[in-house]
Amino acid sequence: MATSNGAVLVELKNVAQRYGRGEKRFTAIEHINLTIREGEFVALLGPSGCGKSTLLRIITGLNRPSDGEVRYRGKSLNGVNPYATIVFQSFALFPWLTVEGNVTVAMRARGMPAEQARARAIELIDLVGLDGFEQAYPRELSGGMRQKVGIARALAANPELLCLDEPFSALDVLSAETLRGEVLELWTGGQLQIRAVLMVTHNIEEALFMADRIVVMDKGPGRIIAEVPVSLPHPRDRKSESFVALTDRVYGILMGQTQPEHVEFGTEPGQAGRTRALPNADVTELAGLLEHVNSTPTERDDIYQLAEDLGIDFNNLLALVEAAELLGFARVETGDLIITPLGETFADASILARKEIFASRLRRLPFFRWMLRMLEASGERSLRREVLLTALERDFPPVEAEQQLDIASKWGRYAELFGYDDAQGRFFLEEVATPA
Ligand SMILES: Nc1ncnc2c1ncn2[C@@H]1O[C@H](COP(=O)(O)OP(=O)(O)OP(=O)(O)O)[C@@H](O)[C@H]1O
Repeated sequence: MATSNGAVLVELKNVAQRYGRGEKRFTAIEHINLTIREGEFVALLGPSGCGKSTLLRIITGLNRPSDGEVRYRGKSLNGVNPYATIVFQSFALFPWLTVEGNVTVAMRARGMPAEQARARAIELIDLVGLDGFEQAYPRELSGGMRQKVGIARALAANPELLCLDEPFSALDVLSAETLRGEVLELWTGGQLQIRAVLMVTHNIEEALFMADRIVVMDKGPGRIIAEVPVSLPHPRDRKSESFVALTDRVYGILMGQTQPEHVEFGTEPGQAGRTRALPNADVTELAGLLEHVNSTPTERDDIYQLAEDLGIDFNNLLALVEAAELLGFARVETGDLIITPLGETFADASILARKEIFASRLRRLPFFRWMLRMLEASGERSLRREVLLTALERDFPPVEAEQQLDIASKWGRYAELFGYDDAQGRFFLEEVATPA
């Protein structure tokens, strides 16, 4: 569906948005140049506060930019953009209305006769796969189904441009994955009248899985730092070489790239070369550290001061800092911790998106690659703890090997890369449904 030579729908030229007055005047975004063409699915990726929502509001005409020009199909946009609608992460359904009522309401408000609105609603409800639930109330539906109502309602306005504002981030892992596949099917199947999709997300893999182009933003002030075209055919295979290479590229942009990963990460256990030990960092504490650093007004935070502010032992903080570096969430320079845009993205993300970011970072570490391969290679996709431990003892002294496996177990379970059965002392791979 990627047709980068389709007609231009949206054109932003040198757009800036400033909020407040006088001394409080603040630049949310500036120097934004962006074009969205017919046939494109564009993802907007970047840390919280970089101005993604501001940009959506400008494109849909809810905000008038302080500077620059917004055009839609070549015409200057003045007021609300009648060709665009937004689907929100929070679903924003009316709880007292049925599914049909929720989809019909906007059409009725625009003056469409009741029967016509009803017929169109039934059609759309069917299209998003909620046939049979027309008379159900939002509380009777799962999160994924509620979001489908949100999508059907947005489609009822017959938009050319569908804006999705973190549409999957309030869902659990499996529902999010299923709904991504279904939205893509609708889009690539050409059943929709929409001409282009613009999706805001914190989730790098989601952007790569769905979009034809990823617009990466950074903040301070909000601006576009890169555009990455994604020309892989659908359905995309997250494990394919080209997908992984693109993921690396986007991570590299978000991390402000330090050393090449193969230099930093070391080798897999059992292979020649040094296996880098995993720092003993608790994931919740790591998230807490990143949230704290992200909330401080300065770009750099002194590591000693951080230990004091957070009230944690200095050695514990060092382990957290090392984990943050290993995962690309932060850099250390002359005693200061500097959070990367990826770290900011993680700190701001929903629980689900955090898990996905964490999982995709772990899959890059030789330690986890080795563990996943061992588990996959075993007939039952599971292994006794001792088997892994014995293998690790070739690279680490016994006590350390044990500790390494414990850390890997906690990180891997948080990321839902694998499970661990305490009673049986076995690691196992979970079956995760991947959309076709
Ligand atoms: N109405 C407003 N008045 C003042 N400042 C605002 C207003 N709206 C947004 N901002 C500020 O502008 C910046 C960009 O906000 P925006 O919500 O567009 O970012 P975002 O990338 O969408 O963030 P998130 O991912 O958290 O939704 C932020 O610093 C925010 O605090």
